[in-house]
Amino acid sequence: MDEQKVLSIKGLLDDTPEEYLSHKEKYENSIRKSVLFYKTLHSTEDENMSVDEKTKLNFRNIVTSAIFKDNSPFMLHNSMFIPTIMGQGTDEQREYWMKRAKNMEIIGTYAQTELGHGTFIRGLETQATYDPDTEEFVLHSPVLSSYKWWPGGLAHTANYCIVMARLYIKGKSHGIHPFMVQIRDEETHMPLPGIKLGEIGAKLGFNTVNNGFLGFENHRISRDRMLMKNAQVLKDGTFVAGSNSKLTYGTMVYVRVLIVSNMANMLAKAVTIALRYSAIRRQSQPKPDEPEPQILDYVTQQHKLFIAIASSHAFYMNAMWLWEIYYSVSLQLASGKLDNLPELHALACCLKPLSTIDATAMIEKCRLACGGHGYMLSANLAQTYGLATAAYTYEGENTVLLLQAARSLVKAWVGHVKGRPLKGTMAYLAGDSTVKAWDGSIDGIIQSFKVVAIRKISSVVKILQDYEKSGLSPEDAWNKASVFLTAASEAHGRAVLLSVYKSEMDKRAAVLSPPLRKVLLQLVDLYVTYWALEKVGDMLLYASITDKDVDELQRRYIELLAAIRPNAVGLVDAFDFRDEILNSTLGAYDGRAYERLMEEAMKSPLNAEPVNQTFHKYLKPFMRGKL
Ligand SMILES: CCCCC/C=C\C/C=C\C/C=C\C/C=C\C/C=C/C(=O)SCCNC(=O)CCNC(=O)[C@H](O)C(C)(C)COP(=O)(O)OP(=O)(O)OC[C@H]1O[C@@H](n2cnc3c(N)ncnc32)[C@H](O)[C@@H]1OP(=O)(O)O
Ligand SMILES: Cc1cc2nc3c(=O)[nH]c(=O)nc-3n(C[C@H](O)[C@H](O)[C@H](O)COP(=O)(O)OP(=O)(O)OC[C@H]3O[C@@H](n4cnc5c(N)ncnc54)[C@H](O)[C@@H]3O)c2cc1C
Repeated sequence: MDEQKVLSIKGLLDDTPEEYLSHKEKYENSIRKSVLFYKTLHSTEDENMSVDEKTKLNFRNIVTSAIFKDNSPFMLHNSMFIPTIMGQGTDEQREYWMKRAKNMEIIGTYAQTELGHGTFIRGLETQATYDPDTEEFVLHSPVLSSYKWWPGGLAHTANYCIVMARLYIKGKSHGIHPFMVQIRDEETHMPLPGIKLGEIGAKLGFNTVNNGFLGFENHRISRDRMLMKNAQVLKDGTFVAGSNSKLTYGTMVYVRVLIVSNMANMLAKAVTIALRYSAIRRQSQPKPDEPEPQILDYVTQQHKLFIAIASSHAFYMNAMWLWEIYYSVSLQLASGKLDNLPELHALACCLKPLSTIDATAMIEKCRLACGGHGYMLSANLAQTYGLATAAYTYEGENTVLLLQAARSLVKAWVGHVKGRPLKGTMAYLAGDSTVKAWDGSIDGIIQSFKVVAIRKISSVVKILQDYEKSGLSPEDAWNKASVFLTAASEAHGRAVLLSVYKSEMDKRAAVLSPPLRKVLLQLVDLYVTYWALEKVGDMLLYASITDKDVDELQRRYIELLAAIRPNAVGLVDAFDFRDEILNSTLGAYDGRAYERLMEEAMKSPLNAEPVNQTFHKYLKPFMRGKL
């Protein structure tokens, strides 16, 4: 894609900043841009075009991010509607629906959450009752709480959606299954008969994603609209169960893996903005006879920002590693081999929460590190926070997922104690559970994090067993111990994040130039040292760290900040975000933050006139005592 065409498209996007649009205008504007984005992507994705991969990727970034300070109403089409067809459809269903979906002949979403249930999928109330006489499913929302609520694009954009509904045959429930449902007429876009649609209202973020509600009034769909890869309903109503009922949960695992890489990207954007601004912003005068320093030279500023660079690298390395596992498990599932699915589920239930918890906190820290200008919407830090913090909740609320991971960890530990072998990412649980003497090397600290996880898992299992011995039911024991169950999952997740980051960097280090290797390994060292200091309580309890060791760690941390400082701007420039992607007055490559702040301020509709009409209508009479 030549620069001119991209810029001309960018040019079409130059309209009133989204901040000054109404809720309705924001949506309408994002549809306009999304259509432009997809039309242009499709033209760039012409098979005959020899478009360089990077340009295409860059293009995707430019137009995606330039059009959305928020996300697109098409987001669910790509990230869940299509993956569900792929993962849950039969070959025939995939053949038919993928063509229409990939060509954007139809726009879809993924409707699972209801007004009354989000976490507890087995509690979903939308009914899909099979009628063998007509070979149809009757979709019905029996009560208000059964209305689908939240799906992106559902309100006014999508004309099809995957509906996760409870299957009933001859009065018997067969659990939750995916159904392909047309919700709007393809010509008029009117909701089909028996279908109620609407928008759920303004939110903290995601305000252009068009999250909506959907209610059914005995709406009929043909039998072939149930996605039947994992379970089937025959014409006569015979139900054929899948090999594992959780296979219908497959799209969620996919998105949880996607979210880890998305957090790497979001955090990289935020720290690029904050760090570039910190390089141009000068403030205060610690040395009377010297000019005001760059705020990036304050060590406290380095402490706030450099960990965000390292964390983005860590999430990216873990995401790529997790993708490999996801793909290999997906291939195994395709051949009916299910035994690695629990580990993939447990990993996703650890890494999605930890990456969203850390990214959300660090993006907010990037905003706070930019003073008042960080509070401007034109800085695009608040919006980035709004997008990231949503991921704490969607695709499985973090607490719930950490408890899911704890299920697997408890099972693994109990099995280990009984002599059953441990495998994969839990194999280390069979290792040494004591640290005789603190080892402050990177590998030594990572080993200490593994020991912390072993000790937390074993101790929470003991708590569970003591509660059950005291007569508590397993469910009550589980609930009572749940705070420390999530802590054990977090410890396991930390150990995985650290060890994968280190091992993946080691793999790459061999092919890096010595200077680049040095800088990237400094970030690994910073990441490990930062977390050892953050979790110093656990290190004192389980890893034999002494106060002298802590003192040494603190000094090492300070030296690492100083060592990284000269390369800090280069490290964020290496994320290679164009200005259109950052969409930020503070983060532009040219460093002209003040001019951009003023340019954006002048776009405020209030600045169109020196005196606002309320002066004559209200203020003047008020100040003259006439109101
Ligand atoms: C145009 C530009 C586009 C730009 C896009 C840019 C970026 C986008 C990037 C990322 C984001 C993309 C999209 C997402 C954005 C927004 C959309 C959000 C969508 C949603 O939120 S969809 C709804 C998500 N909802 C959930 O996740 C619900 C969470 N709840 C659950 O998963 C389950 O209820 C539960 C908590 C797991 C419990 O399930 P339940 O059936 O009750 O099981 P249990 O009885 O608890 O038994 C557990 C048992 O089952 C195993 N299990 C559970 N889940 C799975 C699974 N998924 N896979 C495999 N196995 C599973 C578990 O291991 C247990 O086994 P045991 O052996 O221990 O019994
Ligand atoms: C921006 C955004 C976009 C979304 N997009 C979609 C979409 O496109 N499609 C879709 O289907 N859904 C979507 N969702 C919905 C999302 O999946 C749900 O919000 C999420 O699954 C949590 O469910 P809930 O909101 O009903 O909260 P609940 O499940 O009611 O949980 C509320 C709180 O209760 C506590 N809790 C709940 N269960 C447990 C438990 N077992 N143990 C301990 N504590 C518990 C937790 O603190 C939790 O935060 C979206 C949500 C957001 C915020």
